[in-house]
Amino acid sequence: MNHIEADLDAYGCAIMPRVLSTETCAELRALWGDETCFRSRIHMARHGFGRGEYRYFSYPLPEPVARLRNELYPPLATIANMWAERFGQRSRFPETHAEFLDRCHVEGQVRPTPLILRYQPGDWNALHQDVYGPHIFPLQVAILLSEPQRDFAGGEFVLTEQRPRMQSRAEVVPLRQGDAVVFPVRERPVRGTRGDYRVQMRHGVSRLRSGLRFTLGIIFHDAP
Ligand SMILES: O=C(O)CCC(=O)C(=O)O
Ligand SMILES: [Fe+2]
Repeated sequence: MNHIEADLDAYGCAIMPRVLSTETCAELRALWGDETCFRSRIHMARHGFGRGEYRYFSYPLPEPVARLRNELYPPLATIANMWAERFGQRSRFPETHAEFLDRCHVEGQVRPTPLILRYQPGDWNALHQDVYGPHIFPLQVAILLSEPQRDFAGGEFVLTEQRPRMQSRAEVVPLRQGDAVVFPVRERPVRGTRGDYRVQMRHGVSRLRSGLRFTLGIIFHDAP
């Protein structure tokens, strides 16, 4: 996790190669048509979010999604706690995802947030932040379920950072099928000459030129 922390510090994102096998990527893509898996579907254009569709899983999550959410959480919580300290926050994140979810649930954030997104030619995802309520876990993960160049063209994962009194910087994250990108939900600390300051982050997806692109999004806080 050290390189993840270092990359997050320098660029705001880190790649974890091959967190899902080709077979599991195909299994998850195939869930798209299964009505029983999802609690809601969002047509992005209707909300001004871009163009394309995403579907939030219902509980219980499919096994690979539940496993990833549980396994990715503890090392990311270590980073989240270092950030909390750098931000001067008093509260800390618990060691396990189950404990963190309990905190969300007692506050009424009970609806699952892991989702699958599907992009067709011309679709795109506007720059945004996945904040759903007061309880926020500051890092999230997206996993590409399709293979660039073979399954689709265009559709690049884009991150932007906004530093105080500076112009925005964009980063395009080169992902292959099964790769995960770790990135801040809303902000990250950056070391300056007078201590840490907050950098605002947004993520989105550039226009799909051709083909079909699926992503699995893992957000650690639940939604109200
Ligand atoms: O499709 C993508 O790569 C972006 C997904 C996204 O916005 C998310 O996982 O929160
Ligand atoms: Fe998102």
